[in-house]
Amino acid sequence: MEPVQLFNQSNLQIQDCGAKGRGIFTTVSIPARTVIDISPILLFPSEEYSTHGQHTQLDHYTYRWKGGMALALGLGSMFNHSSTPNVGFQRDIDNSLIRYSTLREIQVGEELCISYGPNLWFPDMEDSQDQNNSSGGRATNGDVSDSEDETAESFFSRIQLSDDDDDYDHSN
Ligand SMILES: C[S@@+](CC[C@H](N)C(=O)[O-])C[C@H]1O[C@@H](n2cnc3c(N)ncnc32)[C@H](O)[C@@H]1O
Repeated sequence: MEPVQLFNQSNLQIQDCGAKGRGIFTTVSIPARTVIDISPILLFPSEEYSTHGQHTQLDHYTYRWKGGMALALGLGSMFNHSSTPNVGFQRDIDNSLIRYSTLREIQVGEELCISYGPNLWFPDMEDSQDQNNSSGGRATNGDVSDSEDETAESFFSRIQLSDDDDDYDHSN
């Protein structure tokens, strides 16, 4: 594995988000396409996960991964879901980590959210986060430029795993 530089997260905070539990917020504005976190992952092989992990709290936090399910160690486990995410993520299978990057400029006080995909296992309380959003600038199609939209698309395409990776569905 190649050495991977980790990041100083002093401008990010964990805050209470009411019904969503905890979430990640920024105390500074962040430009589009900024890498905000690199989370090493802990892999649970498919058989171990289906026997044990799937029946525990882990199932609220794990990502589909090649050969099983992965727990992101660090901020990666703390991002809440949004159907209009302002953060995208990219799995680095070879290095057992996930990189998280902003999909558009993010304003001071905004929550940083990723998309969990279409099969949620909880009622989506996304709208309740507006009380924490001083700028009112949640990600919408109107907030991103065409080029940033293309970046979002490339992240989305990676969220949907395929082939042998797709052996576990969070919606079941
Ligand atoms: C990966 S955890 C995110 C961190 C979590 N909020 C915490 O406090 O540990 C995923 C869980 O957060 C909650 N969650 C995330 N996004 C949500 C949303 N849009 N609406 C409601 N609950 C959400 C759900 O309970 C989900 O199972």
